[in-house]
Amino acid sequence: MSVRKYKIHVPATTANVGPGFDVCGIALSLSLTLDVSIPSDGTGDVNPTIEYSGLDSANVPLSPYKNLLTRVALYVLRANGITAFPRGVHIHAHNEIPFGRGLGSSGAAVIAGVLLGDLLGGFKFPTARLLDYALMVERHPDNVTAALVGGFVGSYLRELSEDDIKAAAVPLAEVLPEFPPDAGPDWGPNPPQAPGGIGHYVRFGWAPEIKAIAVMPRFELATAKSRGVLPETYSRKDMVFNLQRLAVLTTALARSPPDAELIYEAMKDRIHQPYRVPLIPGLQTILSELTYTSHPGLLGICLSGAGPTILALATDNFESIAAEIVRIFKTENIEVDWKVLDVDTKGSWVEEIDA
Ligand SMILES: Nc1ncnc2c1ncn2[C@@H]1O[C@H](COP(=O)(O)OP(=O)(O)OP(=O)(O)O)[C@@H](O)[C@H]1O
Ligand SMILES: N[C@@H](CCO)C(=O)O
Repeated sequence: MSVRKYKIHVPATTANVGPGFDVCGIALSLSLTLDVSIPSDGTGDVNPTIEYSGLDSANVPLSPYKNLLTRVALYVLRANGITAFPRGVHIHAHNEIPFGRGLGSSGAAVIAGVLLGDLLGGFKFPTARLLDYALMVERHPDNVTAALVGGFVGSYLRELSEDDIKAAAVPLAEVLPEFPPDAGPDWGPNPPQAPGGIGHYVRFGWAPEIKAIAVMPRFELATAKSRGVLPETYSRKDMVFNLQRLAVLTTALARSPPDAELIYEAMKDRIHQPYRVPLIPGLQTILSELTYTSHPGLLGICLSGAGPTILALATDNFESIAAEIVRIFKTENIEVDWKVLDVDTKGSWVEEIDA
């Protein structure tokens, strides 16, 4: 039996980068990779088989109707009139991105699922269309855009026409329905098609000497919970505070050599971090005690995505910066892991593997 084999590679991401709440994302050098095999002769099980290795894989559902990767892939297929997976598909997912830590694990899974659906359906969608499908699932663009295109990215959601607003506002439950235990091919109605051109982005420059220190507490904080503590409205003062910093930050991080004083202040935020402090013991102390003067080499420090990971951008002294963050978390009895990561400039890719 001949089998076509593919590799799908998606990077981790950090979102917000201080003042850019729901706007900015950076792709980082951890990844989710899928090895996908598809029999050419259309034989095999009607349902894909899934296996995992790597981080946090013990409790991932392996039913293709429960697993996030395959549910997203099935959404892309069904939105385009294909009601079932091709027969005999096998997926091996290898994960380096810790779940629920603010390093874009769900965004990576959504992008991997969209690329999987595109591959299985043979659609060959352009990047902008892949992003539409991802945005129908994860409705803030920062993680998924950076994971798809790589680098340091800013994105916005287009103001949609009335019909498109309706289409884009369908409940997530219709995009990714709760498949019943006995679900199989042809279950349920087809989901809504994604409106075109929902998300738009630009890639900023990045000074090559800047690396990302990720200090990852060993507890999960669901993004939904961390968004749940944010207010609906903000004062003009706080909005202006963030806008001023964001405008400076996007260019400052591209300048070589980086200006630590400029970047440190430009990475401050008043829109999400202050509200998330109660969910992440030690966050307030970390944000106020580590500065570019107390720790030479440090450029700026913020919460990574929805937390609880701390992101420190730095050019030097990575170990001593990480050690201080580790120490502060320890005073709160929080164990952590830490890594120095590079910025991934390639983004997601799919490659056919020679048999
Ligand atoms: N590779 C994967 N396969 C299947 N499910 C996954 C995968 N990666 C993440 N998930 C699901 O997404 C959940 C984590 O999503 P969540 O949005 O809470 O955190 P995150 O994406 O890691 O953080 P953030 O969005 O702040 O960067 C996991 O608990 C799991 O249910
Ligand atoms: N911008 C998002 C990123 C997390 O996915 C947030 O901070 O909630």
